[in-house]
Amino acid sequence: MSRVDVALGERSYAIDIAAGTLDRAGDLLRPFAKRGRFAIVTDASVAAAQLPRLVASLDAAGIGHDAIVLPAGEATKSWAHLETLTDRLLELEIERSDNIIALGGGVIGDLTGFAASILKRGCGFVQVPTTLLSQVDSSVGGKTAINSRAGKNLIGSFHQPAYVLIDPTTLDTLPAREVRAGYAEVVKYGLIDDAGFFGWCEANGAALLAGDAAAREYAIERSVAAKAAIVADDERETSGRRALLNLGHTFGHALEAETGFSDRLLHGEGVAAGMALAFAFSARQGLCPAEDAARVAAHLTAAGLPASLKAAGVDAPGAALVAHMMHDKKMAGGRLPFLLARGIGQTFLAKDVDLAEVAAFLDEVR
Ligand SMILES: O=C(O)C(=O)C[C@@H](O)[C@H](O)[C@H](O)COP(=O)(O)O
Ligand SMILES: [Zn+2]
Repeated sequence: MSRVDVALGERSYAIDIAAGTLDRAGDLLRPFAKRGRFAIVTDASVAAAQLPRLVASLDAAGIGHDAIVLPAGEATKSWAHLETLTDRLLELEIERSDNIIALGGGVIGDLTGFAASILKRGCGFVQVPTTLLSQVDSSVGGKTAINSRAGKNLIGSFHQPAYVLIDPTTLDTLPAREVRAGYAEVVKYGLIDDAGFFGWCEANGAALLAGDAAAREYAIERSVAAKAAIVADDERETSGRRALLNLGHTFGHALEAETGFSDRLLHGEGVAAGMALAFAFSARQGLCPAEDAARVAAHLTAAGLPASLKAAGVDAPGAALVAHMMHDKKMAGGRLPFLLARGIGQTFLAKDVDLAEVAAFLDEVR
């Protein structure tokens, strides 16, 4: 088993990664079952595919459990489902010292983490991510949220989990489209500051997507280690370092908003198209070699991910997409900083981007 630590002083926690850990969850999670019982939050798809493994392991360890099963899909990150979830957790008489288990993908992790952060003014939670996206990204770092009419993740908090348990075998039952969407966030780490890892993705991405266990474990470990270092350095996205993890997200969230946060465009698909657009815009501004932008788009396309507005199924005018971007949490003093690139592995936060130019670019590239 490999372990990555997120060093955050008294909020520090460990991330354990190994095939089969879900079947050993009873032992691994025992220190977090303060009163010998867990509330497990999951969705209907994960309840069918993975919950029985967790339940069997908790039973074998003599740890009690109650499961709360929510609908699968991005629409669950809503006020309505937050209310259902918090009501149910209160019925279960969750105490502040308890750790709620989030068993599922980014939607379940973000929603459960947010519920934990406000329940009784803050109780604990542990992440047991079951999708590639949640294993390499959303289970680590403590960003919790629901969506609002105005946009993605606009209501939320920073609330770190007490522990993250990653079992890559949960990907065996994940639809291929979901694995591809998670892979976009893997590629992101290479594009941010690790050109060598992007090269690894070009060489090994196909094997990872085909289910190669060694490739996916390596990608998970490397991604999580990269994210842990950034989060330890800038937990609340104040210095600008953590904002690098938002590469592709300003464009991506606008595409997700345009497609109604629906299955038409998964978060990772929006991020893939967003990263391709960020590189294409950087090239157009003369910041980044055009060959690098082309290489990014080619790899994402080869991985079966959208790398353009058209491939993402979005035909809204540039101005409409920029209007969505105005809700971005990076907005400061009425200006929107953008994650742009000087090349592969050289992402930076640009503070002086002209939104009219972004809109014109979007109308031109499509
Ligand atoms: O952890 C972070 O920081 C990230 O930005 C990771 C993103 O991949 C993730 O989608 C995050 O939830 C987006 O954050 P937001 O602040 O843009 O809502
Ligand atoms: Zn993301």
